Amino acid sequence: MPRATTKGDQASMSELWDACAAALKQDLTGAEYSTWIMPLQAQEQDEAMCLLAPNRFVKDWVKQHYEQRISRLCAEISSGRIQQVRFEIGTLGDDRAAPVTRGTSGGRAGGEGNLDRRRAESNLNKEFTFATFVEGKSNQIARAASVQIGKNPGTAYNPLFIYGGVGLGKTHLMHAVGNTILDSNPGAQVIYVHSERFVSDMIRALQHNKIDEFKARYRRVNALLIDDVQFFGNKDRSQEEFFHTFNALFESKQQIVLSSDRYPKEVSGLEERLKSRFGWGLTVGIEPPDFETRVAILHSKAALLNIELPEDVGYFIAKRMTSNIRELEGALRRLVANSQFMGASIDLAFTREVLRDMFVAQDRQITIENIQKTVANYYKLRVSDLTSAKRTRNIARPRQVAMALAKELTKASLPEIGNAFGGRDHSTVIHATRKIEALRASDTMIEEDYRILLRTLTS
Ligand SMILES: Nc1ncnc2c1ncn2[C@@H]1O[C@H](COP(=O)(O)OP(=O)(O)OP(=O)(O)O)[C@@H](O)[C@H]1O
Repeated sequence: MPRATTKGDQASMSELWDACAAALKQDLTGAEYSTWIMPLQAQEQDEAMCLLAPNRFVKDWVKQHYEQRISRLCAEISSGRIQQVRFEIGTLGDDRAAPVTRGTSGGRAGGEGNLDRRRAESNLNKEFTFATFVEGKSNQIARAASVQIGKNPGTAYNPLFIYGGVGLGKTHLMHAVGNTILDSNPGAQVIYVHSERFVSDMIRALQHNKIDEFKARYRRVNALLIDDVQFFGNKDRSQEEFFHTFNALFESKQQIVLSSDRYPKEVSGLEERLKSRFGWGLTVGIEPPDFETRVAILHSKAALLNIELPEDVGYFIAKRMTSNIRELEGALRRLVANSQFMGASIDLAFTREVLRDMFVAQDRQITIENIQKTVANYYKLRVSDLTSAKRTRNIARPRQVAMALAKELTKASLPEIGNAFGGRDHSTVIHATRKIEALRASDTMIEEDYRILLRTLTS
């Protein structure tokens, strides 16, 4: 039996863990740290440190990727007192901070209110930080360049031009740059503005004879972040104004960050002199994220919402939403809102139901026939075995698994499923799904088989 944990143990264990986490932070990217390390809580267990993860996905990932490093750090920092680290799923049952905290970039005592005000004046969204930005191959260079700019505005690359398709994180990165600049220098003048807003502000200033104020406002900044510059296309007066602002800031070594949905030279209706200036610094592209990055983004967003996202649900959504992170996030928000509204827990069946219309095309591809083939292949059987009258265990069990999958993954009715399995009765299908549900809870082999099959069929 684990020894009861006293308050003193708990405090020192939390302190030890805080120190380990701080050391890990030095070695990890902000996204890795906030996704995998921040959600963990520590408690003492039989003279070992037990790290509690909010879900299995986080637990398995941390164990696989960081166990050795964490164990070594713990032993070092505790001067050998803690030799062993264990991993479990759970949260501390007391009134400590919630297990998953938001990855804000500011957070220093005292200055937080001021910083928040400065961020608002700069039009910066404080949620868009490097800590909440998940790194993957598709955005690695853009992220690295942005981190450099945040640390050394005006001197690293000027301008930084980020281009890429819709909803891939360009705006997020720009805000992260702005937030980082304000974090290290809350007095810095930073403006984030969408180029449409820049145009409409300029028109208003012209109408009200306030163009000098407008010019002064943009030309005294330390960092100007202008989003979606393709909107400047064919707006000659705005381009003219922006050209002078650009020159003024560039010459005085103030940072400019620009984004667009395409490469600078391909932005149509843009003057050549602007196009060439846009390429003076560094131009970086963002690609659609790969599968692993999409899964990590989903888990990171879920953690920010304080939600435990089951592994199979993360895979399921990430397999289907491939090109736009805003849509990926939209699917997650919809799922969470529905689960809260209906008081339902988030599992694969619920996810399929709630996001059904988003995935109609995909849903159609999962047929009973397809399930039978996949299951037969997995268990090294023939499809005809599954539909036969044979009742030996090595055939009956895979048949039940296939029926349960058909129930979960298709819209087919119970009689339809029974019929597809050699004309069986609907009560046989009910029995099969109940049996598999019970076995999944008690038999890890069946649970693993089922998960693998689910993943194969939904990928
Ligand atoms: N790597 C990432 N990690 C975490 N969240 C991300 C990442 N990339 C994008 N997002 C999220 O996806 C959403 C859309 O991103 P963003 O608004 O930055 O896209 P964009 O490229 O500027 O799109 P648009 O071209 O429409 O302006 C945001 O909520 C953002 O936080």
